[in-house]
Amino acid sequence: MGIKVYGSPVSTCTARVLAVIEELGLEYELVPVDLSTGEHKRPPHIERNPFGQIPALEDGDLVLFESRVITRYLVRKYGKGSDLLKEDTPVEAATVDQWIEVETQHFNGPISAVVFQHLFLPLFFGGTTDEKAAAAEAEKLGKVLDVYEVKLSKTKYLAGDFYSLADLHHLSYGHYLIAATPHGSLIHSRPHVKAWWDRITSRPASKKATAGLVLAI
Ligand SMILES: N[C@@H](CCC(=O)N[C@@H](CSO)C(=O)NCC(=O)O)C(=O)O
Repeated sequence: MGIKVYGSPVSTCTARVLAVIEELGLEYELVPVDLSTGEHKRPPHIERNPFGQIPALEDGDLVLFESRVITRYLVRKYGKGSDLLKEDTPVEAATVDQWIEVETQHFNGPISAVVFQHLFLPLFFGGTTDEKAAAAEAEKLGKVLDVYEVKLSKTKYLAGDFYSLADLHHLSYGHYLIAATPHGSLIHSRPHVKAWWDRITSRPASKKATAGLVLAI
């Protein structure tokens, strides 16, 4: 029994896992979980992820949730020695960990709030975008990307001159920021961030993994 990903191709956190699967060229089955019916909040899915969210991964007897944990597991299990985590060299591994943490702690909050306001709120909750709230989050995201701009003026990727999970974790929300909100200029207006963004999104695995991110209002 091979790898199963429980989620949805339109979901950012599912696409984050699919990007690693595509980078590693793994066989997998995407098992749809229908958020619109609340399937993710009921058994059997709630047993896979007690927080009632997608994605979850099944690999043999292992069941995992949290997309950024799943990505690291897949690299450790199927991508030994790959640059995606650089775990053979503690210093480079620490730099990858540092920028993975930056994405989780500094980037994910504001960008997910902007995407929520402009895409998920109107699309799934019938709400109206609070432009002021979205602009405030966009400003926060801009300050984070100012830090990225300096870093990416020194190295081609966030952890160094190699593509790693630290870069890959940004793909799905960055895609919706550009495709589904008026704030894509946060990425495109910063030259080194834009060059980095073009580099990481031009990878075949990135294209395959984000192809399903088709939500729009
Ligand atoms: N930290 C977790 C977040 C999962 C998540 O928010 N999943 C969303 C879909 S992804 O946009 C989800 O399941 N939303 C429905 C809900 O929260 O009820 C991870 O990285 O896996």
